Amino acid sequence: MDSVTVIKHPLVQHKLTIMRKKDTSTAGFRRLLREISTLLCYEVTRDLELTMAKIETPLEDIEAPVLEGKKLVFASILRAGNGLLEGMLDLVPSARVAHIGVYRDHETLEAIEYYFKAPEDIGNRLVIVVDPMLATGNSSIASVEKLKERGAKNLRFLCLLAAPEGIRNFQEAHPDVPIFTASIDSHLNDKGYIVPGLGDAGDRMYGTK
Ligand SMILES: O=P(O)(O)OC[C@H]1O[C@H](OP(=O)(O)OP(=O)(O)O)[C@H](O)[C@@H]1O
Ligand SMILES: O=c1cc[nH]c(=O)[nH]1
Ligand SMILES: [Mg+2]
Repeated sequence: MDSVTVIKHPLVQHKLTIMRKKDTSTAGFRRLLREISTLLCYEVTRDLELTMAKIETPLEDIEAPVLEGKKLVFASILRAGNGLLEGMLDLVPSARVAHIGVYRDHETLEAIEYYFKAPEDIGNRLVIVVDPMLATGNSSIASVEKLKERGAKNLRFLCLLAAPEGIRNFQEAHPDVPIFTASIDSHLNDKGYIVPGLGDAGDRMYGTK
């Protein structure tokens, strides 16, 4: 699993453990997801290029490094992706945003697409696709396909939990897209849920069933 980075920072792992607990409230889950997403964002953007800009400090003029935030697109796979998106935008407020509406059919586990909106020139930008869960991979594979159809060439996928099956499927479909995750869990159960996992991320974020 060459192009998979597991983010082992102790703060990430601690917060993830609390999110996994079945007794963690909806409000607590949402807050932790937002907090953890800032830490994950830090890792997934670690090697971004900086350019030099002229600035005036109170003492002198200098050339100092700046990030070109407008060159970034965060692509959220609805609904649960929005939980990661919020914290990432806290850190990179000038990033552009794409929304991809996809849900899993509970019987077939196929990805059903219902919405797509992305900035026009995504071909010139780094696109970081976010969704807390990589289970079978069907949702993220379909989302990345759609982004590539619209011209995206430089992509990364960021999730909180991944199943080994999903990683294999995703890598087979998109070997050019590196995966970042906080954990590779044990396996998928017969309903396609990640084990031990944390349940249904969207439902836990929004208090639905
Ligand atoms: O890898 P997969 O097997 O496709 O499963 C992962 C998908 O399942 C969840 O979304 P869900 O379908 O529950 O939609 P929601 O975010 O609207 O709740 C999750 O947020 C992923 O998008
Ligand atoms: O375990 C899983 C699998 C897919 N989607 C989720 O939200 N959780
Ligand atoms: Mg869901």
